[in-house]
This record gives sequence, structure tokens and C-alpha cells, in this order.
Amino acid sequence: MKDVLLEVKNASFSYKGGRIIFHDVNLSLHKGEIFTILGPNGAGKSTLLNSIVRLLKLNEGEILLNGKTITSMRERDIAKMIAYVSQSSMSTFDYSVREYIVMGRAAHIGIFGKPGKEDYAIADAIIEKMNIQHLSQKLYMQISGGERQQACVARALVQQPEIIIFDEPTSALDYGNQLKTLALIRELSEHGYGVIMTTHNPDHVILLGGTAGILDRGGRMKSGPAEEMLDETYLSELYRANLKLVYVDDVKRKACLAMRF
Ligand SMILES: Nc1ncnc2c1ncn2[C@@H]1O[C@H](COP(=O)(O)OP(=O)(O)OP(=O)(O)O)[C@@H](O)[C@H]1O
Repeated sequence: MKDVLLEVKNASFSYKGGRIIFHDVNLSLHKGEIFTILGPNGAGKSTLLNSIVRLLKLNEGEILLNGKTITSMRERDIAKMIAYVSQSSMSTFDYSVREYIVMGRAAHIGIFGKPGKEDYAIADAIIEKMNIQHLSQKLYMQISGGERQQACVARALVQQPEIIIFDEPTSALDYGNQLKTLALIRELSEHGYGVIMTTHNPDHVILLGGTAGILDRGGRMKSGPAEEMLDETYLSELYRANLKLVYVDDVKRKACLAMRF
């Protein structure tokens, strides 16, 4: 088995005075692995991701990064290891998209430092790779939600972490850009990054393969190889919908389809 980058052990969490959002969650993420989390609205997926990056404190359990407990690590060292593309991307930022993206270098530059030539070169290379040169000089506040999502992904890559955590990275993207982002995520894993992402689309799990974790309404998470986790009956129950998993010969894969209303 490849190196373990991240482990979540027996994690439980509740917001102050509230119900238990998730409990006894275990997961491990290896180098080059994609771990996709599915679950209905409000199940606790974002809460789990926020706990993994220490934005929230677990009630029970622990998170290990390269074998070290995250509670003992400096924020900057966590930022060097993990890039987090959350759902609440920065709402006000008065500079260009390129400046926004180069800020992803912060953990490498230090609090008082400014990005140098090398940092801009890294940012420009990612901008080119993602084919978003047309956004580079635009003001961050003046681009669309989907374009902002692409800028956030670029910023995470500029951080050059070992793990990238994406909370619904495709939620605002058109179909073409959803597929491009999934292809990019697959490529990142092939380059050794460990990726955790959430999605509402079981097809994304089928397209990416890897490991799937399903967080249910009771805050329990089951995980395993994606193809084993995607079960027609289980998905139908999870989403309270009549779903079929059908092999489509033309695209050489299964697809998750809803029955006509
Ligand atoms: N800051 C907060 N304080 C109290 N409760 C919260 C807070 N943030 C989220 N919750 C609650 O925790 C539960 C899980 O929310 P969370 O955003 O983690 O779900 P999710 O699975 O990511 O949902 P979605 O798929 O809709 O994005 C919800 O019931 C939500 O109302």
C-alpha cells in the first residue's frame, strides 16, 4: 500500500449545543488516492472537511497528517501539506485573478513576505495549464461564480501541497468545465496528490473511481472502493429517489440515472 498521507480516526463532531453531526468516522488517504464523499444535503460533508483542516475541533477522535496529530502542528505546516478549496470562497478581493491565485503561495512566502518572480512563474504555469489565461487580468470580484471556482482550484494548486481537499469543486461549473475539473483531479492523483472531494453527483464517483465514502443522514460514514460503494438500492435510499445504475456500452461505464417522473 502506498504512503498514508492523512488519517481520520474515530472522529465525532457536534456544533456547540447541537446534535451530533457525524460520529465514528474513519478514513485514510494515500498518496495518489482520490477519496470522494457523497451524502445528502446537510449530512455533514463540509463539516467533516472543516474538521479535517482544523477549522473545527472534533469532539472525539483525531486527525493525523503524515502520522502527526494535526492539533500539534503549526498552521503554516498544515497549509504546506493541505490545500482546501471550500464552498465559501473569498467574497471580497479587490485585485486581479492572477493576484488571487498567487496568494496561494502564502504558506511558502511567510506572513511578511511578498510573492516573488518564482511565485508568479508557478501561478502563471498553473493558469496556463488550466487554460484560464483569459481570467488572469480580470478583477476577481468581476468574474462569474464558475470562473471564481476555477480560480480557487488554481490557487490550491499553486500552494503545491500534498493533499487537496475540494468541497463540491464542480457545483458552479457548466457541464464541460465539470468534466475538465474531474479530469484535472484525476491527473493530480496520477501525479501523487491525495485528493478528497465532495460531490452530489454519483456519476462523478463513477468517472473518478478510487475510494468513495458515503455519509448518511445519521452521521455514519461507510467507505470502500467506488464501484463497490455505489449500490442502486443504497443510493436510492440515500437520496430518497428512484435511481438506476446502468451500464452504457457507448461510454463504456455505468451511469447513475433517475427514473422519469
Ligand atoms: N456553523 C454552524 N453552526 C451550527 N450548525 C451548523 C453550522 N454549519 C452547519 N451546521 C449544520 O450542520 C449540518 C451539516 O452541515 P454541512 O454544511 O456540513 O452539510 P453538507 O453535507 O456539507 O450539506 P450540503 O450538501 O447541503 O452542502 C446541517 O444540519 C447544518 O445546518
